[in-house]
Amino acid sequence: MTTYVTNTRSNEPTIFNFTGNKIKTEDREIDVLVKFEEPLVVVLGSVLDDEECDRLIELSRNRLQRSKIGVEKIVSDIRTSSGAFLSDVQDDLVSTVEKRISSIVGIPVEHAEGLHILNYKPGQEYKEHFDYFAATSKAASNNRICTVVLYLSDVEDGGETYFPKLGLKVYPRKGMAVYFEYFYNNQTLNELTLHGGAPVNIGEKWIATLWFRRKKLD
Ligand SMILES: O=C(O)CCC(=O)C(=O)O
Ligand SMILES: [Fe+2]
Repeated sequence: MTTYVTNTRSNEPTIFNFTGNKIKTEDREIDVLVKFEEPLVVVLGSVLDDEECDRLIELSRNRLQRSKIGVEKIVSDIRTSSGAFLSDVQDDLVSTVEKRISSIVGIPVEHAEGLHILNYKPGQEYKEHFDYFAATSKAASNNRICTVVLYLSDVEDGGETYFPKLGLKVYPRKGMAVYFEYFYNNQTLNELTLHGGAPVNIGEKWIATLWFRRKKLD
């Protein structure tokens, strides 16, 4: 007997809108490499150059702390990496990168949480999760609507960003990024953005994440 996958596609409008295979920002031309339409997942190339990646890593090295999750900021097995927010770092590169990302996706930078750096050593991972806050949480009044994960390093083996409900894996490549959004009216589409960072097997993984909120942050 043949079984059919239920079609959840609804062609809702997306936040990130572009045509063609290039996106021009003030200071760079970005390549569109992969587009999965609903929920929208886009893989972008040439977002950062090597020097920018290296410098973001250097800026965060001595700020890294074992990652905490949720509003209660608890250390958990869900995320075993180390992380740092770069919001208090006075460096032009941080604002240049935040502005570039915001111009790529077309959302004012005031909606973004500061760049968040994560470092995964072999065996470390970020188990599958949603980036948006549960409807019952306080933070949901200005919830996250989309995510950009920037890869600051290659990973020799492992460390892919995976979307288990989409059967999709994105392998880290220095300077590239993956965008995905979860601001659909159809909650089923939002739930399809479940994702995680697979354990690093060999090498080290560095990423910078930028999350956008529905409304401006103070
Ligand atoms: O490490 C990854 O590839 C995913 C990171 C992630 O899900 C996040 O920062 O919210
Ligand atoms: Fe995430």
